[in-house]
Amino acid sequence: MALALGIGSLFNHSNSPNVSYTLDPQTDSIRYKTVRDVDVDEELCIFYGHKLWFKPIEAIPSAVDPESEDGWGGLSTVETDEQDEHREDVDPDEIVDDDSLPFTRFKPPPDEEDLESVRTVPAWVVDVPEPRHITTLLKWLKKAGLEDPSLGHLKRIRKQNDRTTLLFLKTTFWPTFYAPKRKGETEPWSYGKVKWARDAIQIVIAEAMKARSEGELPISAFVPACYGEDGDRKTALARDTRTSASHPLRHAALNLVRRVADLQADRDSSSENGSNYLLTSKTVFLSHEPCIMCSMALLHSRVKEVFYLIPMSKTGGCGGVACLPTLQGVNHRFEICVWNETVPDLLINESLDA
Ligand SMILES: C[S@@+](CC[C@H](N)C(=O)[O-])C[C@H]1O[C@@H](n2cnc3c(N)ncnc32)[C@H](O)[C@@H]1O
Repeated sequence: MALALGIGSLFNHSNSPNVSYTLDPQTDSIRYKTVRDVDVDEELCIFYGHKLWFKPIEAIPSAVDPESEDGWGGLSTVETDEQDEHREDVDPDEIVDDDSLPFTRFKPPPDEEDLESVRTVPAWVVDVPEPRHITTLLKWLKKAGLEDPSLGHLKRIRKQNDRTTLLFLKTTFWPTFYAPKRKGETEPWSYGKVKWARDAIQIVIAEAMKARSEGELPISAFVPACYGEDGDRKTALARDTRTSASHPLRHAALNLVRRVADLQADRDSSSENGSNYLLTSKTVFLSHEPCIMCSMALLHSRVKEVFYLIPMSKTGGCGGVACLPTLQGVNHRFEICVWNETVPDLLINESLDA
């Protein structure tokens, strides 16, 4: 832990900072260094993190000078170890408030009949005068067959003053409530999972930049292995190839769907082709909001979530001009997440959204 004194406390916050800092335990100091050229009169700002306690004013112009372009459109100035999910003291399983996520989530509401019906169950609260007897009581509950494993998450032990009580099924007397998971309800995000998503976004940005430098449109799409699963074999990366293929349908998302199909066929040639939907339980990350055609392809592939960086207000099928998973009659409702942080200027090309 370090507290910046003196001039160090004058740095304001910016989402696209021109100064980064590191702790130097050997000299007990904080080292600040500029991460790009700074203009005369340009304010020096650092990145405070995602959880701000004030309403930020964007303090500095963040234009990326193409001459000094670092291949990341300036994104590399946000040092990863300054983000919450990279802090050492952060538990990767800790749930992040939706408000603190670096993206905005949108889950289309499920059809009414999809909602699980709420059921009520009898419940008991028992006073346990000696806390050491809790374990005995829990064992007894199990033995007596009074424990319903499907309601295990409602078991609570509460200590208040000198009293210990044990709740072994839901009751209205306790500060707890039964919230059955409903189909279509959003899942909580942990710091570890946010880091996983950020890593995927960085891959998408790098691929789009690479595509641009090789004469393609700067658009890319990526499927990582699901969070918590490892294995490079489960990932697929694609870019837009309309230019090189002289083909109007070679959009990044379609190329990705094709790529996943090829990988799947290679991986398990013995399995029945088409027995699985291609993107079931997968998250697709894209540099740009997919167009209507691509959104429909992702929907048909049964994608779980779609993340994108750059909204396409005139052509997008995930919130721009239409929102396919909300259309009446579609039988798959994937979640849409729009990444809120700095987008490299070089990926923004208005002609793409025409
Ligand atoms: C470490 S001080 C920064 C220096 C401060 N502006 C000053 O003049 O003393 C942190 C405070 O500055 C303000 N601040 C820093 N960055 C800001 C930003 N981007 N927008 C609005 N206020 C900011 C907030 O009030 C915050 O609590």
